[in-house]
Amino acid sequence: MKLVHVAVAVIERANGDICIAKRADHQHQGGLWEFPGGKVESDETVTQALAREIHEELGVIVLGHYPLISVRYEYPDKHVLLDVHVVNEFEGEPHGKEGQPVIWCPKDQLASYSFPAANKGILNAILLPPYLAVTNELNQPLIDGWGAHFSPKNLMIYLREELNSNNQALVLNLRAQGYRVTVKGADQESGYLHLSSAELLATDDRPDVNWLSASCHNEEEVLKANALNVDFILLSPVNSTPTHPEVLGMGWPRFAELALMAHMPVYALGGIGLDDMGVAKKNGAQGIAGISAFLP
Ligand SMILES: Nc1nc2c([nH]c(=O)n2[C@@H]2O[C@H](COP(=O)(O)OP(=O)(O)OP(=O)(O)O)[C@@H](O)[C@H]2O)c(=O)[nH]1
Ligand SMILES: [Mg+2]
Repeated sequence: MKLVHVAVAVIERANGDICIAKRADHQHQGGLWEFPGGKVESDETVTQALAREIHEELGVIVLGHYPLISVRYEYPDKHVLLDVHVVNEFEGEPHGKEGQPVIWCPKDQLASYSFPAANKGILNAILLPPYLAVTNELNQPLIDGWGAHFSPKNLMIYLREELNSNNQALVLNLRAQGYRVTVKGADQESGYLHLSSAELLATDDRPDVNWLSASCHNEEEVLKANALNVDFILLSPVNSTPTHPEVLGMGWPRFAELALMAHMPVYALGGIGLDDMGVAKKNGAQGIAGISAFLP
């Protein structure tokens, strides 16, 4: 099937609200809400298509934008490549020039609207932070170090240890401050669950949690994460690491291929540091995950 290339705009106003519109019933995925946008014509760049579509559909002039995520998705009747950009500078107030309902929606309420299936990854990319710290244990100096460098909006934490009497108070305190914290194993109350790549491959149905993440290393695992509707993945190793020098990294070009295959946000992990954020994003990453990179 031919791949339809689409420029999609996540228009964000100063208070953080996002502009969404309702697709007409006769359109593909009709009756569902969408982020405004449309097909990239053969003589256009994505930037040009984005500006044209947003002006045609909403009467808004795009002044500034940056890439958020690219999602390749196969509907039974149509294959799409959604090139999604955050439009953070614009002129004019969006209004439905084609008669479509258009509203501003607070980020934390987006999930209550019905979107096409391909949009789940876009929603997650809007909500998730750029940094993910992976750690084998929690202690106060470590937490203080994070607090000095990252706000709860910018950092998520994965603790590779089950909840126990030593870490519970620290985990709850981090969550109370607004950090998203996933711990190893079942932790129903928080709504977060992380699957190792072995657990991912051995799981047939999506566990009933709000946020499901998984570790992936290759195409088979990325496709399995797609099939399970995993919310975000950690893809590793990008480079070889001092702890596993015998394991070759996949390198950024392969990382980019796998990230494009993934329906969801992808964190780059392995042999990279915090200053690799730019190159990671250029290769399709949501951001950087790290173990030693986040140690004080
Ligand atoms: N604009 C937009 N399209 C989306 C989203 N999610 C998603 O799966 N799509 C799919 O992307 C494809 C192209 O989008 P579109 O129908 O807006 O294209 P267009 O503005 O050029 O419309 P037209 O074909 O009516 O002229 C459609 O098949 C649509 O279902 C989304 O959030 N926004
Ligand atoms: Mg459109």
